[in-house]
Amino acid sequence: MAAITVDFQLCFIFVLLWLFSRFCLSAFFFKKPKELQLHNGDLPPSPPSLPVIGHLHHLVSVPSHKSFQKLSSKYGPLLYLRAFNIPIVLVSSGSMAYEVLRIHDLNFVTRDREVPIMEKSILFGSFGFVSAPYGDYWRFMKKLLVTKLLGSHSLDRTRLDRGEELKTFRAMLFDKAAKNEAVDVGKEMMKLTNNSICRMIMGRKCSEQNGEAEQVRGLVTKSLSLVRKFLIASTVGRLLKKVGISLFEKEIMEVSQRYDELLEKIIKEHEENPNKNEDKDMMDVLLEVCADDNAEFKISRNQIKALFVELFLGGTDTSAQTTQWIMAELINHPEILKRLREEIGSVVGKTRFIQETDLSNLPYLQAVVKEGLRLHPHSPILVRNATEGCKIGGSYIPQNTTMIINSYAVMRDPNSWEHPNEFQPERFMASPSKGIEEMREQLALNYIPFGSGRRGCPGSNLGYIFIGVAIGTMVQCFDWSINGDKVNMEETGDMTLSMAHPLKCTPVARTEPLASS
Ligand code: HEM
Repeated sequence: MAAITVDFQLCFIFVLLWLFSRFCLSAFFFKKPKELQLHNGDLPPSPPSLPVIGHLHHLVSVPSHKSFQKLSSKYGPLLYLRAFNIPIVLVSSGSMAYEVLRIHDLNFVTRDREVPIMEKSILFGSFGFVSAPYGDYWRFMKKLLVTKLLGSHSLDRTRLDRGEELKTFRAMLFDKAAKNEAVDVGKEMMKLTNNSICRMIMGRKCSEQNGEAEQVRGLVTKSLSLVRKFLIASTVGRLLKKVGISLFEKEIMEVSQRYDELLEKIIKEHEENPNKNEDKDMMDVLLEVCADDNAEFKISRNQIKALFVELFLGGTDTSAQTTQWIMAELINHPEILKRLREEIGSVVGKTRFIQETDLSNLPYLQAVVKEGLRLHPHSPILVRNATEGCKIGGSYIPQNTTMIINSYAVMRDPNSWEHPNEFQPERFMASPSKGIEEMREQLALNYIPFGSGRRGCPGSNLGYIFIGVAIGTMVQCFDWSINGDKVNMEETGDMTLSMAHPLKCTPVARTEPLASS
């Protein structure tokens, strides 16, 4: 049957129809799976539910991390929920998250047991690394990512490229200061992270000058606006697809097509001028593997393209949003900004600009970044799937249960953090009363802005670098003024956490233009 593509209003009607049909079906045929009947008494506690739909109303309320946080603070850190008869377990404390992500890591290493709904799409499709089940492909790509792009050796190798982009970022800030113009911090950070990642993965063939980095940026912004639609399509859309109706397929495939064309062009340029030298970029490496019949794993052109799209998505907005949150916190806490500036002044001095290699000598800056990530995690919800039934916190988790780990609630849990809603970077500084070991233990358990375990973020070091140098530069070189007394810290977003009122602030140059480094 030919697929029909529908718009959002129509989709809403279909969703209602689908819910109604599920209601009728469930009312007559609803049965607990055998495994659930067997372990009924061992399941985690369950909050009161509605007939038939179970806890669906909690699962669809927005923003989900907040409504889940409310639920867990009332009923406990490990909760059994169901949407109709689909089992879901909500995890909201550090110790429970530790069991899932570390102790039983292998059992929860896959995100989604279903094949992505738009299989052929480069964006959100089945060629991706992020949605890949734990298996040979995922392991092979992870090794490549760590050894060729995101591990410390590779990051050292590409430092100069990022340094160039930081210089452009700093020049833009000085220019805005000279013109007394406000900076849209999120937007400018997107430029910095996106251009840096483009240079790191596609090297010589992708730059701001020939417009490719800008095209990527436009596509990333468009893709982020499609995440929610994709999630709807992945859930209710599966059933509608069976009767030939495709939710949002046209929109997603259009963006996929544009990524495809852009990346195909860059791949062709790489193939026509293969780099035989030592300084191969990620694209060179992947194309070599793709052409090598004896490679440990045979990857396809579409898999290369999908990985790049995921790196653009995973590596740019994450750091850009976090930097915006941290800058907003610093403007609202002038005493913390002052202490940070003093640290930078004493370590970096007044004759040169801060750079990546300074970060390891700036513990207070590191603490500021960590505290920003704790309070404002870009991805407040982590999702995993139970490959097999197992015990967590003494309760039984049935096979194929979807695990929702609320990292937002874990990192604001009053049982683990003092004054959990306050911005207090000092909590991440070692002190005589709290040694490095104790802090390490607390971080392993309760601090998960990058997830954790095998499936944790492989780009965390790069994320810390992007945010650290950007915040360091903004604090070292400028004072900041805003409209009004305080930055409005209202949150928006569902699967990602953004500022409802994007930060716009005006820089006032405070240092003489320093050395030209
Ligand atoms: C502040 C910056 C960043 C934050 C907050 C962040 C956060 C996350 C989170 C929460 C996850 C899911 C982890 C889990 O399920 O346990 C993740 C996964 C991932 N991130 Fe990041 N990330 C950041 C930067 C980056 C960068 C710079 C890159 C690469 C350029 C990157 C690439 C990835 C990839 C490829 C995955 C999927 C890993 C897998 O499925 O095995 N991230 N990130």
